[in-house]
Amino acid sequence: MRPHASSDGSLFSCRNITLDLGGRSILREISLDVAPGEVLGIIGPNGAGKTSLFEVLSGRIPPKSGTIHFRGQDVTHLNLQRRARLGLGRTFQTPVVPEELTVAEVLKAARQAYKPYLTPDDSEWGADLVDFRIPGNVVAERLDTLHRRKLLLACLLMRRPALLLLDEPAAGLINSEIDELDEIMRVLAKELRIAIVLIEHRIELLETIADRAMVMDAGEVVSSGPLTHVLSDPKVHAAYFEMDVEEAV
Ligand SMILES: Nc1ncnc2c1ncn2[C@@H]1O[C@H](COP(=O)(O)OP(=O)(O)OP(=O)(O)O)[C@@H](O)[C@H]1O
Repeated sequence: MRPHASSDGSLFSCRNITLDLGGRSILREISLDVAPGEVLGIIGPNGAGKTSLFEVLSGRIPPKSGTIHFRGQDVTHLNLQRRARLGLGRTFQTPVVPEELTVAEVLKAARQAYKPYLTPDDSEWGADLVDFRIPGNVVAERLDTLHRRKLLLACLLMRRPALLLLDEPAAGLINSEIDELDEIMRVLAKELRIAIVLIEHRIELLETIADRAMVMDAGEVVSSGPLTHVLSDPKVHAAYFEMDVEEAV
């Protein structure tokens, strides 16, 4: 599936997204854009609303107000499955795999998630992209965190997504594994032109791959732009670094 951008160059955008949960305002007037091949990093303290934003952008939770456009189409009222079919993929903070299935069964289930079914070549293509080399007869519960993440990415990639929403993909990985993941994301964005929106606390990872960053705090966008601009913004220091500097670096 080839990404196609709207006339303003963006592949995916949201405007003025608000969300209330449990009677509380969780997101307020969030807007963002991402172009094909672009990596947008989202940072912010715990509880800022980053994962809630992904819930809305992926179609798991409808916003209270605001609009979402993907590939030139208003998808605000499309559910998760419809957005997935259009080429939106999402990963979660915890890489949950079907523990009792073998690797081959997981890949087959992903191929057959909806019609038309994909071929084994498609799933091999996805697995190759993330360098997933575990034999098909291995039971998924035996996979470590890196390989769980790779397997789930392979399942998304076989559908040739145009946009990936990645929620802390480096969580639970050691440095050498993070470097490997970083390289995978670089290939996905810069060679395959997949747009990536990435929730990530590790500034050094964002420095290597993010084209732009957006900082959230208490449900709002505090700052956005090139990472260097964002990191030197006094509002960002007030909201984030002075509280969480140990976690952030
Ligand atoms: N289903 C829900 N009902 C009520 N409040 C919720 C619900 N889900 C999340 N929240 C609240 O929304 C706020 C934002 O949470 P969210 O998980 O989106 O933040 P986050 O920035 O992703 O945090 P973290 O970095 O810890 O993952 C928090 O105050 C959280 O308690």
